Amino acid sequence: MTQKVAVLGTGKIGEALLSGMIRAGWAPADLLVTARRPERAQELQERHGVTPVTNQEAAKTADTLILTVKPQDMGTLLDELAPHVPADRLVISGAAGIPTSFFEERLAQRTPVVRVMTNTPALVDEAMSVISAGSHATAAHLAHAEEIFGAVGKTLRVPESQQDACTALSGSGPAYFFYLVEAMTDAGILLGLPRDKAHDLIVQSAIGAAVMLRDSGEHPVKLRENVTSPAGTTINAIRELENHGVRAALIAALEAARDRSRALASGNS
Ligand SMILES: NC(=O)C1=CN([C@@H]2O[C@H](COP(=O)(O)OP(=O)(O)OC[C@H]3O[C@@H](n4cnc5c(N)ncnc54)[C@H](O)[C@@H]3O)[C@@H](O)[C@H]2O)C=CC1
Ligand SMILES: O=C(O)[C@@H]1CCC=N1
Repeated sequence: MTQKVAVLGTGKIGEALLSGMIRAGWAPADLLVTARRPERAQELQERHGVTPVTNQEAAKTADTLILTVKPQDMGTLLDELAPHVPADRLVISGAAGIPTSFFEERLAQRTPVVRVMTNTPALVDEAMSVISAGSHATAAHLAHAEEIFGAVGKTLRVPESQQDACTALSGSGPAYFFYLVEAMTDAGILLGLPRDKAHDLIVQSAIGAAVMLRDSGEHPVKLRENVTSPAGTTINAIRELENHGVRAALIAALEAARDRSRALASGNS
């Protein structure tokens, strides 16, 4: 029997996942979507050939429900879904902060729940998705979640206690790199380069550095030292980064993101 998967609250992350699943070979006919606005539902149908349904229809028909609404909207969505989700359905949450216990308390007893934190590189099949089991999720449920999120990149299983930290690192992670590229492009302009050229130089350097980090097997310190010539240019830049506390700023920034993820669990809007 065909397994139907429904994405509920198909915004940026929901659509990124959906499009990746289709690229990876899922049949659009087996994919259901829900959206708050009818125009959005129609847009998703036109773009991907998937079937728009109501949240209640998704709850009744799909074998796997992937909830990709904002954390602040999860309570309302669950109020709507809970009476209609049979306890043998797999519920996957893609929301930051919300623990699996939040779902387990609101859904039928023993409903399997899996928590996943992915990231926007799902759009280019380079996501990092971090996966944790709730109390009733089995190895088969985790494997199914890995199959779905594996369609858009890498997956990693972690204990749920590490999810907030992972959200700070990889969930929000792409934003830090975009921010760095933005700032370094500004530096290029200060140094007299046109914006488009500065952008290209920085983006290609970022891609090159990322591939080396992934493929060389070298520690990042070694890779950086290889660029940092004695009495050369790079060490002057590194000294300024240290003077401005960039390392400490990054550590504090990720700690703040982790704390925000934790706060979302207690319903802070
Ligand atoms: N944007 C990102 O980089 C990442 C986001 N996430 C998580 O993914 C989730 C979604 O984030 P985005 O896609 O960025 O947000 P988004 O705002 O683009 O998408 C959420 C969608 O849910 C819809 N929605 C809300 N309540 C609904 C309901 N009751 N029924 C049907 N649709 C409903 C909204 O209309 C919206 O289209 C969040 O929980 C976030 O924590 C996770 C990883 C990365
Ligand atoms: O900023 C956020 O809350 C979401 C979760 C991780 C990335 N974006």
